[in-house]
Amino acid sequence: MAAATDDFGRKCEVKQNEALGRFVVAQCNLRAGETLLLEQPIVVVPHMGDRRCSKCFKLVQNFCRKCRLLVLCEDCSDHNSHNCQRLAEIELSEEQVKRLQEHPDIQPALKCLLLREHPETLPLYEEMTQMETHLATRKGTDIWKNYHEHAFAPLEECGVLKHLQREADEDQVQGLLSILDVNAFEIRAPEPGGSMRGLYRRAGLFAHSCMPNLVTAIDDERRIKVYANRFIAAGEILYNCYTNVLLGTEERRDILRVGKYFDCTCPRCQDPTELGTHMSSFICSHCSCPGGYIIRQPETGTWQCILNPDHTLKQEFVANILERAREEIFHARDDIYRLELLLAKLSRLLHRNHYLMLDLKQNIASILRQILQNIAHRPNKKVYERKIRLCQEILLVLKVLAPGISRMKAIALYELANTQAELARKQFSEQEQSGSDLLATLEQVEVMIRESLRMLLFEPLATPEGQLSRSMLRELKELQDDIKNIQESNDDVVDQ
Ligand SMILES: C[S@@+](CC[C@H](N)C(=O)[O-])C[C@H]1O[C@@H](n2cnc3c(N)ncnc32)[C@H](O)[C@@H]1O
Repeated sequence: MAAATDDFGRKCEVKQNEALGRFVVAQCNLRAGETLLLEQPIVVVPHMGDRRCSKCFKLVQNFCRKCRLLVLCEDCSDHNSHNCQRLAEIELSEEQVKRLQEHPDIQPALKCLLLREHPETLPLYEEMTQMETHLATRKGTDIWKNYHEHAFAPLEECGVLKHLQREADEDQVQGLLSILDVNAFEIRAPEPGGSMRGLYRRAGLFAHSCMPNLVTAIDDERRIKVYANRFIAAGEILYNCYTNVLLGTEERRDILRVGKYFDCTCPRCQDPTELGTHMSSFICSHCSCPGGYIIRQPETGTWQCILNPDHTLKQEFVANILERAREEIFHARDDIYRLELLLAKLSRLLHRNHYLMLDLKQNIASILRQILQNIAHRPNKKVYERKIRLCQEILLVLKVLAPGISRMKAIALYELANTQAELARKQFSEQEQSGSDLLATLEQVEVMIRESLRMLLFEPLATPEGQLSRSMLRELKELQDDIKNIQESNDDVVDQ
């Protein structure tokens, strides 16, 4: 059952209009970091194609001994509370059971159908007002055909739908799956790298903006926390971001159009320079002066140079370059030399902040982190300096795109601070830096770590970021002790 704090009731008001459907506004002024909602999901489902235990969500192959249709691991098999009673009552032949078991894609549909059986659970259909519009948009698309083949058809052919308490036709099964696609949040799975999806009754009401004023975080118990990322005045609309802020406008808008069925009109999407970051801009090969960037005009869709509108690029050329670049990035992953070469090559075509350049920079920075963590590599000064520069470049963009509290920004800042501290210590121990230089750097690092912690401390404790913030608190204490010791020894040198 959905359980939520009543912060939501006191601080938020649900409204409705033509453009957004239902959306949420602030009922009172909200402080940066203020919690608006803590909520458990009403349903958690695996991604299509995954088989996850219905109770503990580990990836497994076993089925419940009772209903034989829901996936259930050995450890959870003694529990009897996973809503399978209805399914167990349906008489199915061995062949039908086998056929259904071969279709891992039916798991999300089954879990949603079972949820509808419970009178005390909110009726999903009535809650999700926009389902009809989304269904009409989906009919006949590849998503519809795919769900028909892999979810609806097997359930229908084996007679499961007819035997449910509330019989379901194709529109209803497709409707439930569309509710999941449009409203669900990605949840980290128990094993590293995996994910599943969860539906939250209230958290799903927030509208989207590519410049959100909210942060959402889901902890190990799958509870969502929603908090303000900046001061929000009473009456402002509350926005979550449904996509990755580090994507270009076309890519974000495509994801929203295809997956969420709307055209985003937020200030960032309206601005072809993406708030001056140029995350989608090309370099104009005709203009020799700095600032000759080719941007996409939102009204016409044409690619024109800012300095000289006669300098243009064809949409086809742009699409080709980007597709080739994406492929090359994919093939170069994990190979730092290839990634650096690619970055140099693309820097002749794309703005340094282009989202693909940022993707490359993030990839390189993460390989450099592994190199620096391994003492056996004995990295030289240049490795530290490269990582510092990359972190600074990524941070510059994040400061514009995510001006308030941001997990991504906090982590980038921490990475930068850590690398600067390590480099300064190394240079000091190799006598390339004086004690006062080391002190000055560590004092700057302390400011950065405090700033990073200021953002990360709002994360729930039972998340990797929450844990990181706790270990950062310890590191900060050690850093402060270090600074004190160096100050004292510097004072001793001055006294002598
Ligand atoms: C997670 S739901 C939000 C709740 C939804 N408005 C409702 O009434 O149930 C996402 C849907 O809300 C609408 N929506 C959210 N943000 C929007 C935006 N910025 N512009 C237009 N529609 C938006 C779209 O229909 C989208 O598919």
